[in-house]
Amino acid sequence: MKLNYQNMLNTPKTGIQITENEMKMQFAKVQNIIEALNHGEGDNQDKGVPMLGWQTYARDITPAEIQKIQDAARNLADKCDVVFIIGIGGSYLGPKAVIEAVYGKNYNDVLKTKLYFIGCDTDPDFYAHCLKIGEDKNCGVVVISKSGTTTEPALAFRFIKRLIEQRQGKNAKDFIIAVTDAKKGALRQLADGEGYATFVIPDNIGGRFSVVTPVGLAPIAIAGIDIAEYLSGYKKALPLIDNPDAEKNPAALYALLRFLAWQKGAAAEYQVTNSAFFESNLAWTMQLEPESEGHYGHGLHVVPAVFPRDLHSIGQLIQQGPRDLIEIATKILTPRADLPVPLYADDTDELNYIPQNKLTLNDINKMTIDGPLAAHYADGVPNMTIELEKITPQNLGEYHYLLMKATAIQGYLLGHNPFVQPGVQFWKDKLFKLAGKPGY
Ligand SMILES: O=P(O)(O)OC[C@H]1O[C@](O)(CO)[C@@H](O)[C@@H]1O
Repeated sequence: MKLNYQNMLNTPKTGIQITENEMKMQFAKVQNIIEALNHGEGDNQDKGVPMLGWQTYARDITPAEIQKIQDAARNLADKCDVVFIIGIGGSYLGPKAVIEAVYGKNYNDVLKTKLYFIGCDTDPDFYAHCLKIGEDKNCGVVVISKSGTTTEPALAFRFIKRLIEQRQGKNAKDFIIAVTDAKKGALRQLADGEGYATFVIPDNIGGRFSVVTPVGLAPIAIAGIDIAEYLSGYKKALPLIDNPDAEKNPAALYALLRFLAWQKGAAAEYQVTNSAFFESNLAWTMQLEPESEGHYGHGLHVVPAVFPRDLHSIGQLIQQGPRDLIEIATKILTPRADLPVPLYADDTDELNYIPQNKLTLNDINKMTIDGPLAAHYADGVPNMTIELEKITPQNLGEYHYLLMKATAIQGYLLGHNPFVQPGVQFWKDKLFKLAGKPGY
């Protein structure tokens, strides 16, 4: 994993301008922030609990706990044709990002036990579709909710629970895994009452930082992905990402450059990639960063984009629209399989220059990041690139820790606690009121 940030500096023309000197002037401050995070200091509490457990979870989880998750996952996958993963926000984006990065968006084409994410919307058509899929099949569910009272996943669980009960009768509980709080909350109460297998979301880890916990681990294990490998990548990143020397720490540089760009008027950040498999990781980032930094008028809008696809829709705006944006690209260097481009004698489409220049499809795919980023920079869009050698569970673990630490650093640079989300509660309350929930 490598961060290349030269294109964030000295942007030509009219774009956001950041100099190396401005960056260096902040290094001491960033160093203090990293030390504070490493030592559990600073404004980091949610309802009285310091929310920094994601920094140590991968290091502290025991082999026995990993095995327990793996065994429960295998057991459920083996006896089910379909497993529904229920969760919303941080309770589904992380596992979806890992599963899609490993198998692609059409993961069900390669998985024996089909996985469906439900509970992050309330569309009756989608529910009907899922219930139809589950009809006459052995279905299981992993229901993920720290609070247990989030409307969308709680609703979904009612429907899926009923579906499972109709087929399995009193054995239904053996097809249900709940991932929730250790002691509190409606789902914990239900799970204990009904005897579901459970895994704990630690008190000191919030939803958007929870991919490293059973929130992420249980579903990705059901998909057959090696969770020990994911955790080993996350752990491997700790010394690099916890390093207080800002200049040597990619998370520090990432956060600092985003912060400086925001200070200088950036309103939006395009999170881009050249990998169709990686797209859901951008969706994960789209919660992680805005939910952490969108306080007191702070923060950047995060716009996900897959290149080259989305260049053919939003490319004009990026190139010549308002100069209030930056781009952060995640470039995958080596695909699982590279393909030579077929040569045709007639060359009607004028593509023979590609194989004649000894370029493969992957060479072109890398250029669909490099070329457009250079063009955007020339027109005033600062950008930086995270290079991932390959998509592997290990590299995904590293990448997630980089982004989470950067998000925490960014919150402290902005001067607020990045681990709370009072604004989310505000609209949730409005919805409760509309629906006539008692007490609202
Ligand atoms: O796990 P819970 O309690 O259902 O919360 C789900 C999600 O809702 C949010 O509060 C808002 O999206 C997220 O922070 C969280 O990840």
